[in-house]
Amino acid sequence: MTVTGGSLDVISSERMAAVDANAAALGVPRKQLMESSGNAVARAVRSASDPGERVALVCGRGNNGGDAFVAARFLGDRDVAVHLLGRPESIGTAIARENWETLRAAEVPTVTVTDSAALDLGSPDVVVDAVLGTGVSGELREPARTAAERMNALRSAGSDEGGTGTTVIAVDVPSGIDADTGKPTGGDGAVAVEADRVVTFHDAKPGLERLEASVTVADIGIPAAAERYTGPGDLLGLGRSPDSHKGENGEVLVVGGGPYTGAPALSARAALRAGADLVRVACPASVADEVQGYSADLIVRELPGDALAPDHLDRIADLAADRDVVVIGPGMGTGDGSIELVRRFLDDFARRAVVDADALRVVPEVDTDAELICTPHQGELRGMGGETAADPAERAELVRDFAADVGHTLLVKGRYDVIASDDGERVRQNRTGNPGMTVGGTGDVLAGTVGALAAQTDPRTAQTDPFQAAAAGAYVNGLAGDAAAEANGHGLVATDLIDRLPHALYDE
Ligand SMILES: NC(=O)C1=CN([C@@H]2O[C@H](COP(=O)(O)OP(=O)(O)OC[C@H]3O[C@@H](n4cnc5c(N)ncnc54)[C@H](O)[C@@H]3O)[C@@H](O)[C@H]2O)[C@H](O)CC1
Ligand SMILES: [K+]
Repeated sequence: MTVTGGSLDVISSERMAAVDANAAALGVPRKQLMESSGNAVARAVRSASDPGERVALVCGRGNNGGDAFVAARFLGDRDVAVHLLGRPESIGTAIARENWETLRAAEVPTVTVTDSAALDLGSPDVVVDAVLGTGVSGELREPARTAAERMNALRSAGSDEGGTGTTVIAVDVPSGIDADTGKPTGGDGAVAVEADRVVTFHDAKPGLERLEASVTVADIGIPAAAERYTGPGDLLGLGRSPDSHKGENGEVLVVGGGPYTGAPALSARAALRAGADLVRVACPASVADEVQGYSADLIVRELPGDALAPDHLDRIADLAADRDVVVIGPGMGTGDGSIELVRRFLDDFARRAVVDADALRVVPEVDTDAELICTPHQGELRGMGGETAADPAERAELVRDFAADVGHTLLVKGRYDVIASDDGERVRQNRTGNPGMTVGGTGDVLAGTVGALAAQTDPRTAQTDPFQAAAAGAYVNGLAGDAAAEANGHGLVATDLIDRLPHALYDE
C-alpha cells in the first residue's frame, strides 16, 4: 500500500463513527462531510482520466453511494453515468437521497439497476466503486455481488494482452472488504472489489494497509476537536440488547464508607442510574444502616467495625468475585488499616476496578494485572506522583505519560477533564461540566458512573474498553451537571446529577 495525502493516523470504524457524531455536534453535519468526500473522489477520478472520458459510478443505497452522487456533480467535464443499485425510493439515508435527487434535477445521466442481470457498465475508462463502504456486513448480496464481479472483470480486461484494463477507484474502502481487517466481509475468498486506488476519508483505516491498492487519505473537514474532546459519539457503544437478563448489563460493587456515609451511597446510586443492573455496597457496619437508608435500590453488605480494615479482605474478595467492576475508595478516609486493605485487594484480587479518593495513593505502589481506572482530581494526581499544568494541552500530555507510567487508565478531573489509556496511546479531554460541580460528592457520582459503564459490553465489539468507559463517564457526568446547573444554578448538589444521568446517557 502507498498512502498519500492527509494524516498517517489510522482509525477504526467504531472510532470513525464516534468522531463523525462529534463533528455533527460541533456543527459540521454529515451532509457537509459527504460534500467533501465526493469532491475528493472527483479529484481522484480527474487525475486518472482526461476530459471527455467515460466514468461509470456504481453506487449502493447508503452513504458510500451518496459520496459518489456528489462526485458525479463535480465531474461535469467527464462523460459520467451513475448506476444506482436498487430503486431510488430505497436509498437508505436522507443525505444520500437528497444528493440523488439533485443529480436527477441537474440532469446528470443516471441508471437504476433493480436486476443484476440488467447491469451494463459499458466500457468506461474509470469505474468508481461506491457500492458499499463501512456499512457492509456479511457476504455481498445481489446486485452488489454481480456489480463487484463486473468491476473486477473490467479491471482485468485486456491484461492478458498487456492492456491495463479499467482503473477502479474505490470510495472509502473496496466494496466487500472490512475496513478494520482488510479481509472480505463474506470470509476468505468471498467476492469483493479489487481496486487500483482507494480514496478514504479523514484517516487511513487499519485494513487498507493489507491491500495492494494505493490509498489516498482525504481531509474532509472534520475538526481536530471532534477527536480531541468527548462528545455524543462517545456514547455510541452504550445500549443494551432487548433480550438481556438481569445482571447482563453490569454488576458493580462499591467498597467505601466509614468516616463518611454519603460518598459510597452517591457512587452506588449513580451506578444504578448509569445503567448497572445490580449494585452492592460493602461498607463498615457503623454506617451500613445509614447507607441503606439513602436508597431502597441498594444492596448493602456490612463489614464489622467502623472503618475498612485488612480483616475484611476475604469478605470483600468474595463479594467482588462475581462482580464486573469494583468501585473502591469513596468515603473510606485515610486510616492506615483502610489503606492497607486497599493495597492488598488491588494487589491480589481486583480484576477491573475504579479507584477513587483516598484509595488512589496506593495505585503507584501496587503490582497488579487488574484493569484500574483511576479518577483523581489534580491534588490527588500529585499525591500519586503525577504532574499537572495549567495549559490544557500540556496537562493532557502529562496525564498521558503518567498513565503509561502507572499502566492504568486515568481520568483526571478538572475544568477540562483528561482521560488517558493505560498504554498512554490514547488521550481525550472532556469539556462538559461547570463550576457548580466543585460541590462535594460530584466525584463520587462520577466514580459510580464510570463503574457502571466499565461493567457494560459494547455490543459492536463485544468488548469493554476501560478508556472508553472513563471518557463516556466524564462526558455524561458533566452533561448531568450542566442540566443540574440549568435548574439550580451554582446551588446544585451531587444528588441533582444522579437523576439526570439517564437523560444525559440516552437522550442525545
Ligand atoms: N466520516 C465519514 O467517514 C464519512 C463517511 N461517509 C461515507 O459513508 C459510508 C458509510 O455509509 P453507510 O450508509 O453507513 O453504509 P454503506 O453505504 O457502506 O452501506 C449501507 C448499505 O449497504 C447495505 N448492505 C450492507 N451489507 C450488505 C451486503 N453484504 N450486501 C449488499 N448490501 C449490503 C445496507 O443494507 C445499506 O443499504 C462510508 O464508507 C463513507 O463512504 C460520508 O459520506 C461522509 C462522512
Ligand atoms: K466502496
